[in-house]
Parts: sequence; C-alpha cells; structure tokens
Amino acid sequence: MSETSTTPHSGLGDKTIGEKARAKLGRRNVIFVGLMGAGKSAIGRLVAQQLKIPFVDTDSEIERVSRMTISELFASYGEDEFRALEMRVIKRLLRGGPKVVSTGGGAFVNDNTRRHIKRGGISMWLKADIEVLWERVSKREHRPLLKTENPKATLLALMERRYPIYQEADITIESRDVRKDIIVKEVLEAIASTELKA
Ligand SMILES: Nc1ncnc2c1ncn2[C@@H]1O[C@H](COP(=O)(O)OP(=O)(O)O)[C@@H](O)[C@H]1O
Ligand SMILES: O=C(O)C1=C[C@@H](OP(=O)(O)O)[C@@H](O)[C@H](O)C1
Ligand SMILES: [Mg+2]
Repeated sequence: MSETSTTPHSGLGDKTIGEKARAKLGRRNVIFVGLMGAGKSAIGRLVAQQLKIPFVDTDSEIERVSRMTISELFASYGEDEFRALEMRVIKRLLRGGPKVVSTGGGAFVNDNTRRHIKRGGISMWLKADIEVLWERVSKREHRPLLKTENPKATLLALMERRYPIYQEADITIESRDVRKDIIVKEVLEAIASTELKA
C-alpha cells in the first residue's frame, strides 16, 4: 500500500499514518469484529503489516491448536463447545500486545469473550451491508453456520441479531465494495485519531 506523506521522515510532522497509528497504540491490541465476510481476516492482516506488529486470526489459531477445521469442530462438538474454545484462545492471544487480532464473527457476541476483547485493546467493527457480505461469503463453503437451506436469509437473521452488539465496539468502519487499501487507511486513521480509554 502506498502512503501519502513524504519520505524520508525528518520529524514528528512527517510520520506516515501507519506510524501515527502505531505510536497511538502503545501495547494495546487492535481487535477486528463483525459478521462473516466483513473482511476481518483480510483487512486485519494488511493493517498489521502497516503497523509492523504481529497478526493473528483466531479461527486459524483455533484450527492449529485443535488440529481440526472450524467445520469439523462445529460438527463434532457443536457451537457451544466451539464458543468455549474460542473464548480461551482469544483470552490467551490478547496477552502480550500489541497485535492485530481478527476474530470469527460470533466471538464478540459471546458475553465472556466480548469482555476480554473490550479489556484487551481497541475493538474495530467492520460493518457491511447484506449485499456486500453475501457477495463475499457465497464464494466459499467453509462457514458451518451458513450451511442452511437459505444461507442469505440466515446471514440476514444473524445481522439483525448481532448488529446491536457489534455496535458496542470502540470504532466502526464501513466495509464496502472498494479496494482493500482504502479500508486499511481508514482503519489506521481511526486508530490515530481515536480518544483512548485509560
Ligand atoms: N474491501 C474489500 N474489497 C474486496 N474484497 C474484500 C474486501 N475485504 C475483504 N474482501 C474479500 O472478502 C472475502 C471475505 O473476507 P474475510 O477477510 O475472510 O472476512 P471475515 O474474516 O470477516 O469473514 C475475502 O475473499 C476477502 O479477500
Ligand atoms: O459468525 C460466526 O459465528 C462464525 C464466523 C466464522 O469466522 P469469520 O467471521 O471470519 O468468517 C467462524 O468463526 C465460524 O464459522 C463462526
Ligand atoms: Mg475470518
């Protein structure tokens, strides 16, 4: 991604937006929340690159520690067990920031997990409308919650139930049908200009 400010950086005024956001962050994590297809995994990775801090996707970490795919976990143990595992993994990942942590869509909806996320850093809701989400998730088959007769209606129902909760995130960014680096820049600008909690 190209950045707009001039290089080389001679002083504070010449900091790039990535550097400004990084300085603001200190040891806080940036935690992406939002519905399936919002872009948490893809945008989170790019944001971490710009901030020059580690990136971790909680679903990948869950798959690594369990040696099972998310679909296999849902099929073998059910959603409640998955949520319990997800909570433990997220709690552990949030230690030792700064990191960018991209969660699965249901993580922030779980009361316990949400408490850990709120304490663990800056929560960032990638908000998207149904058409954007549907266009993205319909291309892939790995999301067990969408293996229903009418997955678009399922997505819409999840949206109605979850959006009031995602709204509790510290920052909301509209994830839309534009280039990813535009969203990444908006995320960095939002971090750089946010009023931080103590
Ligand atoms: N701003 C964007 N523009 C175009 N495609 C995007 C954008 N953000 C995400 N995507 C694509 O949408 C798909 C779903 O994104 P993903 O990061 O897996 O979402 P999530 O982790 O929130 O479910 C991926 O193929 C990703 O590359
Ligand atoms: O919304 C959800 O409850 C889920 C979202 C998925 O992650 P993404 O949001 O990254 O697709 C994954 O954690 C699992 O399939 C459950
Ligand atoms: Mg994801």
